[in-house]
Amino acid sequence: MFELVLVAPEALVESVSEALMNELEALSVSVEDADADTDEERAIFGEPGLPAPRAGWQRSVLTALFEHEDTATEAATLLLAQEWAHDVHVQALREVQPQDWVRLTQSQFSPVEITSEFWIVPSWHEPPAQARRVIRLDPGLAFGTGTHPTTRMCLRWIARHASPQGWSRVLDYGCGSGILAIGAALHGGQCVDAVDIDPAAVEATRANAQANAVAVQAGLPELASGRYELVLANILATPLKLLAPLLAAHVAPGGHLVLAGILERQAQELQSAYAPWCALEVSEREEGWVLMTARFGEPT
Ligand SMILES: C[S@@+](CC[C@H](N)C(=O)[O-])C[C@H]1O[C@@H](n2cnc3c(N)ncnc32)[C@H](O)[C@@H]1O
Repeated sequence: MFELVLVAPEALVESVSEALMNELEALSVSVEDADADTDEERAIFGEPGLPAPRAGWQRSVLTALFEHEDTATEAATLLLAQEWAHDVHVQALREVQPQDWVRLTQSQFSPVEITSEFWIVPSWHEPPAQARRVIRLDPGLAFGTGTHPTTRMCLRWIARHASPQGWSRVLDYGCGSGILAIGAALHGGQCVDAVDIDPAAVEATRANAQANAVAVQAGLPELASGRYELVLANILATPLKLLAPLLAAHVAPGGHLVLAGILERQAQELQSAYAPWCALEVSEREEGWVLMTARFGEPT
């Protein structure tokens, strides 16, 4: 295999990708930020409720894969001969050494320790000997493999607050892979509901719950109904603020609200947004993220 590496400005990325795939016999094209890890790097991911982000990077590196060297060379020559492509530059044309891609991908995901007894373990690994509770989870389309600090802090909270009587009803709001719902079910959650606006996350949650042999009801947000002893939501600060009345209304008297996806500097804003219902406190910090929790008042 040979790869042709090109640098193109934002406006030409789509046309160059299409020409490579549709007319120049590329087998695949990947696009990365040409300015990644430099002073020129600009974030393009926005949060709901904020202005829409830019559609692409200022300059992109396009890596096109070809079966033969002469097809790659010809593609470069034909592309650079186009008038519209005058801002496109060839960075490299090189042979790609054969790789065991499955093994390479798998090697990037190892078991994740939540507590010494609670682990997230990919299907191709044996659980560590000391693991008493294990979530079996492989990387997929939905967010939540246990490698992100926000997910780990929620899971640690679940493990530390599990009690013999368990939680009668648990809600995982923004479930992604379903990892928090599964973690709660493994720690005594009896009726666990998991909801997400993304249908792919709902599907992933159903499949992951089944693979872990736990009962989780997954669906779109309308599935959430009534009060829960434990409400977990690992989303982002802006949607968490917008969702404050809805999430607070789902917490039963005496129940717990556990929120993540919040940066340290956003903690105060979240406290204010939830002040009408509860006193949110930072209960853990990791890599600039905070876990915020509150216990709702008991009925009088
Ligand atoms: C950061 S992921 C968290 C996944 C998982 N719960 C975890 O802790 O790893 C956030 C999830 O929330 C979902 N989400 C975002 N906004 C939402 C909303 N308004 N209502 C429900 N789900 C939402 C996203 O689709 C995504 O799957």
